[in-house]
Amino acid sequence: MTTTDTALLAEGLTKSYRGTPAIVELNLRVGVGETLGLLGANGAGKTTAVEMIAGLRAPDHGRAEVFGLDPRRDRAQVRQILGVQLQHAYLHGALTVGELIDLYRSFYPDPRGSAELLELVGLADQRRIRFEKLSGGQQQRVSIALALAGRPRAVILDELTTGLDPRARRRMWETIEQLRDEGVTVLLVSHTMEEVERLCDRVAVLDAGRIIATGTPSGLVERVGADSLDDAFVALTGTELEAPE
Ligand SMILES: Nc1ncnc2c1ncn2[C@@H]1O[C@H](COP(=O)(O)OP(=O)(O)OP(=O)(O)O)[C@@H](O)[C@H]1O
Repeated sequence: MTTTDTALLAEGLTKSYRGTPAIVELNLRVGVGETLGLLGANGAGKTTAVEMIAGLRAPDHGRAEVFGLDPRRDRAQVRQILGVQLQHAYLHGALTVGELIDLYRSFYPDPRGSAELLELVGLADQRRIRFEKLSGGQQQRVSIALALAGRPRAVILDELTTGLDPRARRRMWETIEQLRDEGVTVLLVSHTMEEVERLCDRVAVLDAGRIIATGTPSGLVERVGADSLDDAFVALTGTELEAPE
């Protein structure tokens, strides 16, 4: 049952690609204001899961909710309250960073300011550069700024800091901490234990399309008698996470 303190909900979400299951009976709840980390090895199904919760991919079975709304049926309303940054953003390469940001700001009644968004992702100096001329990490930072343009109540961030240099990564963590302080709900797909331990209230571990454990980062470590979240992940899944680029 949905309650008013639930921001994002997955109930029995199931998806196969050409008969091969990618996500099986996914049940997940992210509370309002909570930051939840979704951890899993390559191919575990993280992107498929968050795309279904965001309404960008139709499940075979099950349902998703975003603040009580159906992300596919109530798409227009959900767009106003949910920001999504996906691993592979397809953006118009000929537009400059500033133009892209202003285009996205125009979709919302009360957007964040352009200067604030550029500052949040550390791209103030790149405002006049065309998107296609940016480095991969800078392009990723643009997609994060776009996800935040409409002051969303919740954000889904898929591998927020993969490919970012250490300074950009730290800055991004500070941005997430600022969002948390503002009460924004965050669903964070991550490969980085340090990131999850620093930012997340709770973690869900996905393995071969199924959630195999949920809990606080320290609770998971304790439960499996591990020394670190890294070790807990290996103990739970039998797989090591790849180090971020
Ligand atoms: N569009 C698609 N068509 C066919 N198979 C797909 C498609 N998208 C994903 N898959 C398969 O579904 C499984 C889960 O993929 P998904 O991208 O959701 O995993 P992930 O945990 O996000 O992986 P990664 O960490 O590598 O990004 C994988 O086996 C993948 O090959």
